[in-house]
Amino acid sequence: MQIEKTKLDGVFVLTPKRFGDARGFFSESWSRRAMAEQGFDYDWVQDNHSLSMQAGTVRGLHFQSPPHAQAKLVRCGRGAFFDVVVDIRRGAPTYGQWIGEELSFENGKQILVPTGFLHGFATRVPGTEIIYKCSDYYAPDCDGAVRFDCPEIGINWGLGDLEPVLSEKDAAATGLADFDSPFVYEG
Ligand SMILES: Cc1cn([C@H]2C[C@H](O)[C@@H](COP(=O)(O)OP(=O)(O)O[C@H]3O[C@H](C)C(=O)[C@H](O)[C@H]3O)O2)c(=O)[nH]c1=O
Repeated sequence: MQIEKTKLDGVFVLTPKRFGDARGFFSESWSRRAMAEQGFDYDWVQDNHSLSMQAGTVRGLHFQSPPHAQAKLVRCGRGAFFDVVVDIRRGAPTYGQWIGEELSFENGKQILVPTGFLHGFATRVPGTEIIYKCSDYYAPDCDGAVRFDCPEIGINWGLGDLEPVLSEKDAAATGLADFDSPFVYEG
């Protein structure tokens, strides 16, 4: 498995090996042992899978607050999306900073998102599927969101001429200026 650091500490881009043959390919998309050998110790308890029919669908920027904060291991099942992670750990040197990575069925890349970060994505093609593991269960009372186009964060989603397709919840989300993060940077 190839592992790349990002400018946000704790956020990594992982690329599992693909064994290609005349039929196609085989890949271990996740292995607790392989992750532990690389020093990652996450206990995934829930797998999520969503389909976005339209290109330009933006889901995010979401998080769950403690005591049900979620780390995530994100990958693309079909199509392609621009995956974004934002540091919301108060006191972190990279607070409010973001990274983005193109995840696609073709490139097989994954993003490891620790707790303390917002997560969202913008689809690049119709019929895009995202599949991701979570380290805690869905807890609606702990569900939180920051708006995807928050000027304090300044994400370039690469939507081009596409009008973002948003849920009502995401369209109503407020920006980082009105946000009191429940996460504190622990160095
Ligand atoms: C997240 C979640 C949702 N739901 C139900 C609640 C709603 O009735 C329906 C759609 O939920 P929502 O609109 O919050 O789904 P997304 O907009 O894809 O939210 C996700 O999008 C970003 C990218 C994330 O990283 C989060 O995991 C998650 O917030 O599924 C569940 O039953 N369990 C769950 O874990």
